[in-house]
Amino acid sequence: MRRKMVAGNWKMNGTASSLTELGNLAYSCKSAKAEVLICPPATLLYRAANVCTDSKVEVGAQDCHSATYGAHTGDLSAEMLHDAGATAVILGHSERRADHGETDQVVRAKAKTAITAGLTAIICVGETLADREAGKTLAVVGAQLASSLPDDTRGTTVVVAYEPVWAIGTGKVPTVEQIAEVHNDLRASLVKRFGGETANAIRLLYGGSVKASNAKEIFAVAQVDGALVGGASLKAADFAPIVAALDAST
Ligand SMILES: O=C[C@H](O)COP(=O)(O)O
Repeated sequence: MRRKMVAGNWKMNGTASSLTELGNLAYSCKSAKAEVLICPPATLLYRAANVCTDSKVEVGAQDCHSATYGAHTGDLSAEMLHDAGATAVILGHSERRADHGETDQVVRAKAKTAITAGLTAIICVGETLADREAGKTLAVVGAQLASSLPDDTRGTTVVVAYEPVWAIGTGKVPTVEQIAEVHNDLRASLVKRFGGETANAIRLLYGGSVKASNAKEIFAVAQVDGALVGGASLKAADFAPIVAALDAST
């Protein structure tokens, strides 16, 4: 049985004052059954981890370098993030693929390093609107999955987040049938590649304009094990009901 998960991605938002929201969230989630993760900017990781000590909320990072150390000015290694208190890292988010030219091969290298450092790698895949309109959704997402996941993946070391690029921050959400189609295809691809035992332990999150008002119907989709949430993760009052909806779906 896969443990449900809801991860909040603060993206490039948040300063020290935002830690109050994190404290509020930790309080609101004190009885959460699902794994709850907040990924603040790296500047807040250490303090966020301290705020969440002895709570049900874990903290994660939004990216790491593929190397373990060295001359990479401005970058952070997976080991450093782990050292700061992170338990997971988001990799290959479409914003990083677009803003920083990250390829599937780069994402795969980062995932390997993250897993070695003891972090859960949350690997993002998703089609653009042009891909979807051209009928290429499953081909594009399948290719990203195949090339971004390392071969030595174990069920609990990676999480896959399906995030249609056109749904991120837009308020547009795929139909539950569209989400189901992609998640079923992702699960089938994982089973084919890794075998049932490993594949069925990998959690599949949906991301893209998830909010309290649509969480229940998204979480009712069979292969959806939780969500990767952007905008609605910034305020405890918005995020806690999503966690509650996920708990209610289990
Ligand atoms: O990482 C989170 C996703 O990009 C979703 O963002 P959003 O919930 O603001 O659409």
